[in-house]
Amino acid sequence: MTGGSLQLTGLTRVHHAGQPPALDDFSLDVPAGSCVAVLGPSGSGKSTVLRLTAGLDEPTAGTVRVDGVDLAGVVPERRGMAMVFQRPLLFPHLTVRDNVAFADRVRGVPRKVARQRAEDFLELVQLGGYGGRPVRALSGGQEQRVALARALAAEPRVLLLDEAFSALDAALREEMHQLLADLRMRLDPTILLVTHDHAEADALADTVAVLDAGRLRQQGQMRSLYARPASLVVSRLLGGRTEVRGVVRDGRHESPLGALDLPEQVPDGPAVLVVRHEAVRVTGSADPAADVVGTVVRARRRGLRALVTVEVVGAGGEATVEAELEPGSDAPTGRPVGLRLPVEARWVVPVEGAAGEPARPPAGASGMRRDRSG
Ligand SMILES: Nc1ncnc2c1ncn2[C@@H]1O[C@H](COP(=O)(O)OP(=O)(O)OP(=O)(O)O)[C@@H](O)[C@H]1O
Repeated sequence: MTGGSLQLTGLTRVHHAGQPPALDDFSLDVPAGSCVAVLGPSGSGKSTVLRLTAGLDEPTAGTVRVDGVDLAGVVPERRGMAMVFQRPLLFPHLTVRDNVAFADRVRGVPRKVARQRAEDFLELVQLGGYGGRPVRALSGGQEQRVALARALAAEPRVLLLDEAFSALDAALREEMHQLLADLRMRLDPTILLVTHDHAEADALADTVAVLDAGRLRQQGQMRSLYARPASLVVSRLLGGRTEVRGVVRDGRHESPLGALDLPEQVPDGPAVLVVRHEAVRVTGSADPAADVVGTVVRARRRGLRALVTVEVVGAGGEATVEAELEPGSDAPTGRPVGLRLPVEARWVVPVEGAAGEPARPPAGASGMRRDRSG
């Protein structure tokens, strides 16, 4: 059932004249068979994207196209889309099977055929044998599988997932992520999903569009967003923890951490250095390869790993750097440590996090510099 292509162009929604738009000139391509995530904090406009796409709300401006066809004026049930919400919204008086068969029955498919198809989709979501049960008897995770089976049974050109796994606990969420990955391999659906969880976007999507205050801030593969956020807003949304204010001069960021070479040429001026905590290596304070030396001021455990906050006192003040330790290693509060900050892991963004502002000249405008500095 390969899905269709979805193209959102200049989508804008103003609820009340004179107020900022809930969504402002939002454009996004979701190629056939791909999964694109819209990642944003609460109130950023994620649901608005889905509501406009599904036809549940009218755009103030802009278009929604599926396979090149403009859907303006097309009612939700004729858009070839199916949506899964955070709550499964199953019909409580129907069995699991009849919930899944519902769309077929409405389309006039004979009961027997619809039920057989429903069983097939229940197999796909690993609920074979559950068809005759009342939905009341299901767990939250199973209910969400039924909701997914019901959406897939409608054979949508585009599947919309609205925080579909957010209400599940971590283990179930991971199971659903695995299930969705399997379904993508087998059915090749086109998926547009929204989430506030960067780990979920990372687990599920081919590309991610970061939304904040109704505007698209950055789009790309998660790996490149982690490594090269365009603004503080994006860095924070992706769980970035280290932000060191300073000034760029001659390709180096100067701050209490010292003058650190950057991986790309960046214009001179005030800028915030961001470094992923996973990329920082914590060593001994006498490590000759350490870029900076500081003191652990806070340590906490995250599963097998520990996360430490290291305070560095340098020229012009102090700064803190967050670092994740190697599994099994330990760095208690008060310990002096060295930090290696690989050049490729350093990145700078504009000081105000003025989202939307280019952080640097267009890619390719300058050569990469790979030399290390202390
Ligand atoms: N019907 C409406 N009337 C007025 N304002 C609205 C309406 N729907 C949404 N908004 C506003 O538009 C903005 C975007 O809302 P939206 O629900 O799309 O955000 P969201 O990112 O999905 O948030 P959440 O994750 O909390 O659901 C918010 O400021 C919200 O208050």
